[in-house]
Order: sequence, then structure tokens, then C-alpha cells
Amino acid sequence: MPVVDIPGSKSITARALFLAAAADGVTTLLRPLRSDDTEGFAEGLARLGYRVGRTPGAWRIDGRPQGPAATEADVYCRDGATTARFLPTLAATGHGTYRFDASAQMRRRPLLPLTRALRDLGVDLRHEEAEGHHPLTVEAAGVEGGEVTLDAGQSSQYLTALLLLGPLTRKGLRIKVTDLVSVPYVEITIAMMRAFGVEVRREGDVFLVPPGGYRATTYAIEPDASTAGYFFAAAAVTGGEVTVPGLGEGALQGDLGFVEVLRRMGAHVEIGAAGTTVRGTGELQGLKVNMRDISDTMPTLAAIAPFASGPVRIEDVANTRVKECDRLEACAENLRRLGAEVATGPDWVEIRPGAAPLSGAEIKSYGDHRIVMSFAVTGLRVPGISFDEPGCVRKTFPGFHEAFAELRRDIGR
Ligand SMILES: O=C(O)C1=C[C@@H](OP(=O)(O)O)[C@@H](O)[C@H](O)C1
Ligand SMILES: C=C(OP(=O)(O)O)C(=O)O
Repeated sequence: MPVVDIPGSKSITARALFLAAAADGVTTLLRPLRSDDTEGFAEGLARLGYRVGRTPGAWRIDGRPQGPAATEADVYCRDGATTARFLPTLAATGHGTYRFDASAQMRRRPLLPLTRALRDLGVDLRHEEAEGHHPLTVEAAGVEGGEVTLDAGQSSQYLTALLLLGPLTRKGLRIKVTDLVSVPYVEITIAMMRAFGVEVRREGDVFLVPPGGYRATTYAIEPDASTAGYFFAAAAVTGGEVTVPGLGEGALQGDLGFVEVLRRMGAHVEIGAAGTTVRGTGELQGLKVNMRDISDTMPTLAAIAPFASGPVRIEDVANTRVKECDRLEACAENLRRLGAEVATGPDWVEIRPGAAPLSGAEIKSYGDHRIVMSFAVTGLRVPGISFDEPGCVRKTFPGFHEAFAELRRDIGR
């Protein structure tokens, strides 16, 4: 029975780095994720003048409630949207000139609702090229706080950035949200702010964040639930069994909900206090599922959908088109390359059982870690799958291929 040790959560590590940097003392983060996104975040903090000490199992951050120590900085956010959206927001709390740039894909990804909200709060923020995109410069002079309206219909990360900012403003924040995707990520934010001493209040569409700053702490990071999904899916499609310790009842991450999708398809799922186990039962049924809350797991489901006995229709995932690539089209294109029958719409994808079995092909990664990791699962049942850019898994799991090869050996595939 393979027990898989999954690295720390990307989303929790990014938030923990922000919270630790803004807190009133020294914070230790246990089991942080070491990957391109989170190392880029830590390096960005260092460029802003925060002291970040990194040893393999623990990162130590000296908090600065007054904002960055540097008065000038040039920060490269790589391909990470959490870095590209959270760090300029943190920088606004200081005093200085801070420039942020990012990868070509991250430059294309949207930012305008957050930019607008920050400007409405009085932050002097200039986009260098296209309005609402990186590169951008923040002329920081602290943030007064007050009321702001936000459209988070394309990304919940805008709301997370503002929630994290709230306690660092002089008056606190009252954020009215007109639309919101990926709600469980906002719940992670609120739970983590509580661990650093801040209670956010929610009244319908309004989020109320008190001023007063964060308390430093020691914070243990849970394994990444989106990453765990590839291993759970592997169990479901092979009839094997996979247990992920440290990710069970009380987990913060909504993406653990992916196992409920596998359960609906026919897998046996046990969520316990110490971890989660998925066992494949030899059957995989089709289903219609709304993945608005857990859209990072859309490619995982799409990649195993051809093994279902009926159609798999995934709905309400429009914002997967503005991630590391257009994930709806990338999934559809790669599934077709393997011989599957697929249709897409503005916010949905449907995979139908084909007459012939799939055959191997080279998967076009589009630089997207999730495309590679998802189709690695397909490769458990379809021989001859290869990747044009296997290394892009470094964004969230540099050791993915080694870990997956070990799983293959353990389950005899
Ligand atoms: O806040 C976060 O850590 C994240 C929120 C989600 O993004 P959206 O809110 O843009 O869907 C998710 O896709 C991303 O991988 C991480
Ligand atoms: C969408 C993702 O990342 P981000 O938006 O944080 O770059 C992801 O990890 O799937």
C-alpha cells in the first residue's frame, strides 16, 4: 500500500511567507514547499529587504510590520501568480520605490481588478507597458485603509492580497466583493490570518479586516492537496491504493475535495484524522461536476476522464483559461492527440468515451506544471506518452517525476 509523502502546499507557503514578513517578530515555517513559485516568493521578500533564512525543513523570517527594509527594489516574480499579486500589495505598506516583473505568461495574466482596488485605496501604482499587467512599479507610502470594491470573478488571489493587506493599513479594510471564484482559497487565507492573530469578519459580500498587524508564530505547512490529487487519481485509474499522510480531516485546502469527485466516479475514499486514502475499485463512472471551487484539479480529472465508462463534463471553470496556459484548450488538445473525443465551451469541457483505446503521443506542456503532472497519470494506462517540457513541474513540485516513478514501481505499472 503506497504511502506518498507530498511536499508542502504552495498556497499555504506563499501566505505564510507574507504573514511572517509582516508579523511583529520571528516566525518559523515548518515543512515549507521548496519549488520555483515559493523560492521565487522568498527571494522576492529578500530583495525587498526582509531577512529570510532557509534550511531544508524550516524557514525563519524576521517580520517587519513597518514594511520592506529596502527603499528601492527590483523583484522578478517568475511564473508565480501568488508572488506577482501578493508581493506588490505587501510592498505598498512600506516607503520606497518597488518594481515588479514576471515571466512572459505571468505578464499576460490579469491583474487589473487588484491594481484598481489598490489605487482606490490611494496606492501609487504604475503599469509600465499594458494597463493591468506586469511590469509595474509601486511608489509606496503606507496604506490608510477604508472601503474598497473588488471584482474577484477571475481570481480569488486579488481578494487574498487585500485581506492580507488589511491589518497592515492604518484604519483596516472593508472589502465589498462583486464576484468571487476559488472560494476555498479565501478560506485558507482567513484561517491563516487567524493563526497570525487576526480575525476577519464576513457579512455576505463584505469582508471586514481590522487594523493592528500580525503576531509572529511557528507555523506548520500541510502537504499540497492539488499535488496529492495526481497520486489519488493514480490509485483510482489503476485499482491501486494511495495514502497521503498529513492531509485529512481539518485540512485547510479545498482541493482535497478532489477525492469526493473520485468517490463519485467509483473510487473508495477514506478521509481520516491522520491522512487520506484512495483505492481504485476497477470502475470509473462518468459525471457532471462543477469545479469552480477546485479548478486546479480540472486538468487532473480531464486527464483521467477517457477511462470513465460515460461522459465526464466539467463546468464553471472559465478562469482556467488565464492560468499557466489556457488549460481548457491545452487539456482538449492533448486529449485529442491521444485519440479521445473532447468538446469545449467558454467555461466547460466534456470528454466522451471513444470507440478505440487511447494511444501514446507527445503531450504539449505549454510550460504548465499541471498539464505535465495530469497527463503523467494518463500515462499509467496509455503506453508511449512523453512530454515536450517535463521540467516545468518545478513550479510546484521539482521532484514530481522521481516521486511518480516510485509510485509506478510500487503499484506495478
Ligand atoms: O490563492 C491561491 O493560492 C491560489 C488560488 C487559485 O487561483 P484563482 O483564485 O486565480 O483561481 C489557484 O488556482 C492557485 O493555484 C492558487
Ligand atoms: C494556477 C496556479 O498557480 P498560480 O495562479 O498561483 O500561478 C496553479 O498552481 O495551478
